[in-house]
Amino acid sequence: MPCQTPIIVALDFPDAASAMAMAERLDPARCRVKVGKELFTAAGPAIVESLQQKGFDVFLDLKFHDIPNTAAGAVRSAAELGVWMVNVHASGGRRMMEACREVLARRAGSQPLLTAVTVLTSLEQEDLQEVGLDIEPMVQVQRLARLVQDCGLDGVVCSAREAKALRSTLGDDFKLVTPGIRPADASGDDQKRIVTPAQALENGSSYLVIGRPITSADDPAQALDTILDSI
Ligand SMILES: O=c1ccn([C@@H]2O[C@H](COP(=O)(O)O)[C@@H](O)[C@H]2O)c(=O)[nH]1
Repeated sequence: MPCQTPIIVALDFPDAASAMAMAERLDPARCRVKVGKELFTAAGPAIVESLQQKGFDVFLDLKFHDIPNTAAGAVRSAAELGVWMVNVHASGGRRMMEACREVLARRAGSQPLLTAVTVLTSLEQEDLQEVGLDIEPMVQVQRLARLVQDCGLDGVVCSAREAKALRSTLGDDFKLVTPGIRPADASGDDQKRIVTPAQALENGSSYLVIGRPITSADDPAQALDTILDSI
């Protein structure tokens, strides 16, 4: 059965066995899953195939950021794995994003959603300043999201704090993928621009990326259910 909810569970684990043990406790009709840099570096494409065989839609969150030819090749390889979504960094610029979009358009068969990271949810204004960006996260996210849409991508990764403004300017079809989601009583961990699940959806998020609040819970399926009840 296709996934019926907007939740994407981040499987940030050091090996395939731990990730698959977590996947066993989740239901592909109730969440999608995300494979990021830690798990993919340890377990490779085989982990994507194993999760897909269990019925999960996989978001391959490798945040490609390279010269256009290299990034486009990486996106093509991701598409060949049959992933549901793949992403790049918007700061890779127009030519990189257009090359990634074009490589997917030229491919026969089903295409993954292609999204771009704007400003990581672990960053706040002082962090941007330190890397030479004298700008509020909200303003930088809006600037990059307009560029991403102009390059023909399907959506952005941003904080749900920015979702309301983006939804009103970029329209209903543009995907807003929002990590940094925390239930009201949860630790923020290393996240800075956090939002509760219910508020994120009210702001216009399309998908909520949630890792530790689910995967570190004693009962991950129950933690997911509690979040689903709250939205
Ligand atoms: O801006 C971003 C982009 C990606 N992420 C990823 O989402 C999850 C969040 O996990 P939590 O445990 O819920 O904090 C993680 O895999 C990040 O790599 C992000 O947090 N922010």
